[in-house]
Amino acid sequence: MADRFTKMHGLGNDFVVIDARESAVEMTPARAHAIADRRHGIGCDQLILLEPSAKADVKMRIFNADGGEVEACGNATRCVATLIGQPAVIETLGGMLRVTPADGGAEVTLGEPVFDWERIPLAMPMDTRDMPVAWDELEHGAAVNVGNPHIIFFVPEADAVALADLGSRIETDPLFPERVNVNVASLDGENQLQLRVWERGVGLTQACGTGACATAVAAIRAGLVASPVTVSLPGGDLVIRWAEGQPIVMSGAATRVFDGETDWARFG
Ligand SMILES: N[C@@H](CCC[C@H](N)C(=O)O)C(=O)O
Repeated sequence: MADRFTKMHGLGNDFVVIDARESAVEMTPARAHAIADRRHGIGCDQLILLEPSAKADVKMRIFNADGGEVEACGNATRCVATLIGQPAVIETLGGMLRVTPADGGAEVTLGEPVFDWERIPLAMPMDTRDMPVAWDELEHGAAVNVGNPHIIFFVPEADAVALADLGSRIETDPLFPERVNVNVASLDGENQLQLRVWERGVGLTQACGTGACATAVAAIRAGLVASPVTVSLPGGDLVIRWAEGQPIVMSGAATRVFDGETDWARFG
């Protein structure tokens, strides 16, 4: 019998979604990496595996293109919300997410952001609002965990940053024992941010939902913007709402591209 999958994207951040709720699919880091390969596999930034959950409507497992299993993916959560088609709770390694499908996309309520250095996690104590760090022109980052770890740099022009080089250096810096997603953002009008993201385990992507959430939170904490914040990524816009002590709410588009069939055994 053919194995089925759905190709989806959220603002160009693309996914192979496998619905394994009825019939289990064995996923290993090596297999996820092979499926994500853009030349020899199907190709995606993240592989998403839906499984039954004892605590929520569905469990969503997330594998980066390098095969590593991670805690959170904002854009994929909106995609899964549209597949479910009704308000639901999704279990992830990063926590329980409440989703509501909306016109052409979905609204996702993530947990409250975490700022403690141990829970980012960082390798040493540090003020996560204004970190005394520097990698070339990227200085004074802010760190936020929104289910997964992010560092954010506010720069005059996000487009001018050599993010392919700096992102890979920062992602693997020993300061981040679990590696990190790297965000560079600039102010782009009132309550508007331009954002580019180097994703842990992937590289440069068209959009990162959790990156937009972490960046909006860091910008609100720094007094640069007020909620709601529009975050413009290369693939499109997200709207993020957050207030101190509250969960983060993200709204944006989600697109089903095509349904496909294959044989998972081809991928190891
Ligand atoms: N594309 C995602 C984030 C996916 C996981 C991330 N690369 C990590 O390793 O934490 C999003 O939309 O949030």
